[in-house]
Amino acid sequence: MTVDDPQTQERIYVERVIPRISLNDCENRREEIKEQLYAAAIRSGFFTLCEQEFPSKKDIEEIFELSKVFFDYPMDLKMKTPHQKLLNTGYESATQIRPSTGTADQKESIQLQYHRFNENWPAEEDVGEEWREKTREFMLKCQKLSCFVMGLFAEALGYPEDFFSKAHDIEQPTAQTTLRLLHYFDCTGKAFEGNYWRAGPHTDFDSLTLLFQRTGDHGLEICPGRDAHTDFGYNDAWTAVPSRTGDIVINIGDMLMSWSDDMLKSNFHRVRLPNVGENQKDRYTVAFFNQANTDVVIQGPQKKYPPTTGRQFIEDAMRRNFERLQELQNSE
Ligand SMILES: O=C(O)CCC(=O)C(=O)O
Ligand SMILES: [Fe+2]
Repeated sequence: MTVDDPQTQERIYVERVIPRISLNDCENRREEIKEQLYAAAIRSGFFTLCEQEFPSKKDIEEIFELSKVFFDYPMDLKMKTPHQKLLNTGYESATQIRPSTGTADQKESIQLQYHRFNENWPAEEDVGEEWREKTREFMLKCQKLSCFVMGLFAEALGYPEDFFSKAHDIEQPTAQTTLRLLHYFDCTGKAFEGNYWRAGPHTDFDSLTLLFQRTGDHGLEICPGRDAHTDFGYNDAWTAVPSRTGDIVINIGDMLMSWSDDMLKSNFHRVRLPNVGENQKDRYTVAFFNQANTDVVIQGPQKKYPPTTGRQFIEDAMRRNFERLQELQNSE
């Protein structure tokens, strides 16, 4: 496996165009937007949306405020909603180890699922009703936008418009979609020794990720060039993704890559640690991971891969990750 290790390798960067697609007047411009989305998805799998009606720039600014409120709480309060691997929800701090690095991401995060509002969300007595309601409302807006985008992908692949949105129903008990608030720690003045990252190189397991960044919170980098969703190798020339509050970075995940017979590309991305002299302050991002419901059958129109289910797909992806990590640890 290629590891872009700063200790052993030079980091290689190339300029790539990351399409910025306007959603202004989106209902009347469906066909034009569909073409732009599809072209971006089959080439690099990464693009930016702007001028969308929902979630609005104001909604996005608000979710960043809510995120900061949560991460500012003491650790014992945050740990009242601990990360639960099987549910894929809850809070963790510096525990996510990527098979590409073998080190923990320098961040804390909380994952929330719409239908687990009364199960694994921060409690009202701890964070207040407004925090809970507003984060939940934000999920609905992300869901609405995701359905619009996935509807266009469905049509482009020859499916009915509601094909993917029906398969990603966040209100069902079988839902797997999550909203993840992320906080990368302030590392002012720190020079890291070793292969540390804010987020090590990885692909997302899901169908479609919506990523919200704040202007100036740089560090996200992408590396397209993957042929099959099962492929762990990647070429090593990376490209920085600009950060702009209000824009939405979209990337295709492994699930949609498989579901499209590898037509739509899920690609490697990472968040690098800033060096001394750069902006080393906290970085906040928010990600909405669309994952098919557990009972949905996943198979592309050309049947390139055997049918699987939403549950099985995620379990297989997690198992492959775990095996890679063990391989890496055994080889050390
Ligand atoms: O925070 C970012 O910029 C990227 C986060 C990410 O890739 C992830 O959580 O999967
Ligand atoms: Fe990611």
